[in-house]
Amino acid sequence: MSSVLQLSDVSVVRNGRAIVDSVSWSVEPDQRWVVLGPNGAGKTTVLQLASTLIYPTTGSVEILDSTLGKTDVFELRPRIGIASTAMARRVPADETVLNVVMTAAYSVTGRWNEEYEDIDIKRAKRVLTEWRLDHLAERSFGTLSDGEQKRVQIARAVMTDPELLLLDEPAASLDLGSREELVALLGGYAQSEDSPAIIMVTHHVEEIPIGFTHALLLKDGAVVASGPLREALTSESLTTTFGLPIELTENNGRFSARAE
Ligand SMILES: Nc1ncnc2c1ncn2[C@@H]1O[C@H](COP(=O)(O)OP(=O)(O)OP(=O)(O)O)[C@@H](O)[C@H]1O
Repeated sequence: MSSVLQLSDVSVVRNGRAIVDSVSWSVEPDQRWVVLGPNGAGKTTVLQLASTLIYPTTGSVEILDSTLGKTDVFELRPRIGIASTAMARRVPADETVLNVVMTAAYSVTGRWNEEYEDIDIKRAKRVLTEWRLDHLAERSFGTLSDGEQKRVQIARAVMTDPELLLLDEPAASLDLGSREELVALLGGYAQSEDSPAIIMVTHHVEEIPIGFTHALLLKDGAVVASGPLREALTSESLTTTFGLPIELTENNGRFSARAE
């Protein structure tokens, strides 16, 4: 297959301002990308393009060999997994964890009258085990901790075996233990041969799991650096991206950053 995602000279203009500014970027099936940048850099807007929620003002976006604007996005969307707080807000609080994950197979967020097949139930249970949620299968979503809810969002996103997985700040608001648990799970998933192309937006280099291969750094809607992780993610590129002197260090495959 060719690229999973290809942005060619893409701009998104709102109120006369390019919030994504002439971005060219491609994501291949075996790549796991982290997207970093300060508040307002355009990260969420890029994810919205990748999830077919918005269209570019100029330039072209190809997702899984289809060009946005020339394809039926409703056929494309089931092939893309999305984990975000926006998605979580649509889940009824009293829905069980098992149903939150299983209903992904039917692209709905609340269980109604769908007839579930044994194969869906089996897969949902397997996904729950993979994301350490099996003991919570019958708990209602609204009673879970933030860390547990984040794992449910990801479990739901991978339930349909997507070809592209989009993670919007999956570790935001987690305490240190929950963050580390999630980063470890994401690292295991990213390194597995069966995992799809992944794009993860984050604010913190500490949240980059082992197994991630590439980085895209954005500032004011434009690309500061893009490419293999250790080439694109450097003290210099972070300094330019965040506009203050930053020192990046790496320890056993994990990163940390601090102002110099
Ligand atoms: N519909 C819109 N109309 C006008 N401006 C918008 C619109 N959507 C986003 N913006 C602006 O575009 C810029 C980029 O927004 P975006 O949400 O993509 O940034 P971000 O990098 O995800 O930021 P954060 O890290 O704070 O989530 C911001 O300045 C935002 O206010």
